[in-house]
Amino acid sequence: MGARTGKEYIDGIKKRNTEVWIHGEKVEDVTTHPAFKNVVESVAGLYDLQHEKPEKMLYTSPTSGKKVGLSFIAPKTKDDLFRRREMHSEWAGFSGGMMGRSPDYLNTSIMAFGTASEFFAQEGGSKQFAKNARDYYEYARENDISLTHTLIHPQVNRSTLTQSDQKDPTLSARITKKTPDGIIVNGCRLLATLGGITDELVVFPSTINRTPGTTDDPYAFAFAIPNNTAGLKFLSRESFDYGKSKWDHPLGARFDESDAIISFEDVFVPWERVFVSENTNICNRTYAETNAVIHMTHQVIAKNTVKTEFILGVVVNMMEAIGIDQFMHVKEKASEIMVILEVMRSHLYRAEHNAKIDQYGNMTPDFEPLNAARNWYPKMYQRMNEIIKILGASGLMALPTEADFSNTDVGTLVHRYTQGANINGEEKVQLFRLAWDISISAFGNRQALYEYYFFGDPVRMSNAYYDQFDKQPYKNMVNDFLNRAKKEAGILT
Ligand SMILES: Cc1cc2nc3c(=O)[nH]c(=O)nc-3n(C[C@H](O)[C@H](O)[C@H](O)COP(=O)(O)OP(=O)(O)OC[C@H]3O[C@@H](n4cnc5c(N)ncnc54)[C@H](O)[C@@H]3O)c2cc1C
Repeated sequence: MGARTGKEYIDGIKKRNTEVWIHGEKVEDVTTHPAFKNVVESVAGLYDLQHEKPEKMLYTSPTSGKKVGLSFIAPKTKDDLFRRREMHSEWAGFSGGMMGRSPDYLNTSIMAFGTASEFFAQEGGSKQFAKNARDYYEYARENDISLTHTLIHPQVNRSTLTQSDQKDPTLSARITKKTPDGIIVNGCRLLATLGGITDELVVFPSTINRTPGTTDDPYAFAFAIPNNTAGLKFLSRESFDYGKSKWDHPLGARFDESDAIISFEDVFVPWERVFVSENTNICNRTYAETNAVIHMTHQVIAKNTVKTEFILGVVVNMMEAIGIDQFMHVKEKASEIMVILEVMRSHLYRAEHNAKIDQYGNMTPDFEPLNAARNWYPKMYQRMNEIIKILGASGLMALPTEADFSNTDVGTLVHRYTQGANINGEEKVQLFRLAWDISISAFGNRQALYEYYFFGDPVRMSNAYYDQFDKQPYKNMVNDFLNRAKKEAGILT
């Protein structure tokens, strides 16, 4: 098949007829349901973009010779990495970075698993699992399969990481039976963004390490299944697309990706779709040792660089719109965003230019700058939202709707009363509605939470970052300095 168009993506998910629940009802067709149809159209727009800019978005499949999505590329050169980043940036630009789980994110991980497939053969794994990872990469790439994923266990009692110690040990998704043909899975996993509007679900190992060889092994697995697999339900949160006009809700009415709890009821996963089975040891190491985390972070930092560009554009337009662009504290705040942008670009640049071929033959970005950026950006995102609110002030609430502007009684009034320094009322409200949808609306607040928890709990991430950071050279540097001073003072013998 090769790279799909938007229509092919929509036809694909329509045909799957995944079991999705929202607002207490079973969804008949996600492609027409009010909670999903706009975001489905947006995802379709991404797929169309592949064909509008094929030189930027596609490459030639090494096996079929067909044109396939560039986010699937197994990079062999730095140029491949630059091209992949440009592809990520192009997709991110489509939504101003507001579609956090555009399919390119998971495509990079499927590539990493597939090209590092021997990883899945070791220590309790099998040659079959390694083949499955390779085959799945090929299948996803050649058919441009859209994916959602689920990593974490239900948030019942976090005082223990052990699922078998929970008050209801049958709650978290776990392998309940193995048959000659596959595994049976029962229970629950969180939290699938884009859940219900993709072709397939990838159930990855949780990123939180557990002790191998414990009673938690049944909870430790990785597999991929079609969304319409029998027994699989997507339980979606309330939609933040309120069916309002796209003018009134410029982001929420286009890009609300939805988040779903996943329910497994006797879900059968054939062995050819299993990558890890009852193996905590492999699960703990999968992301790091296949280098999937590096390729995924490359996409995320490229996407978040674009998101920062978009927010900067909103902020400087707002400043000019209400004539505050000459004030010192205002410029100081906008320059904070400029600095965030330049720092993000520098992290990307260093990661790509210091890239090296890894043990699997992939040109792999330098993880140090990407790791620093993924630990830093979740906090910076909150600050950028705060800046929008500080600078926007009442303009973020004095927001008549599209209907008010076209109303014959009050239209001229709202037009006059909402005008800005350099733009008319309608233009100013349109701009400030965008700022509101980034920073204040339910959509905007979900974005903030999303960025904060993107790679997991930032507190535990920062602790892991601290622990793995090579601190010795800096301790040595200071000790050398102190020793020199001691010597000069005649204290050192
Ligand atoms: C909008 C959104 C979209 C998401 N999309 C996806 C997705 O597509 N796929 C997916 O798999 N996941 C997704 N997630 C889940 C995301 O990975 C988790 O939110 C993240 O890993 C944090 O886990 P948690 O939510 O269970 O928080 P918890 O682990 O429950 O943490 C809650 C609080 O308790 C503290 N805490 C808990 N346990 C400990 C501990 N042992 N030590 C110290 N502090 C602790 C944390 O610091 C935090 O402040 C999404 C989350 C959000 C908010």
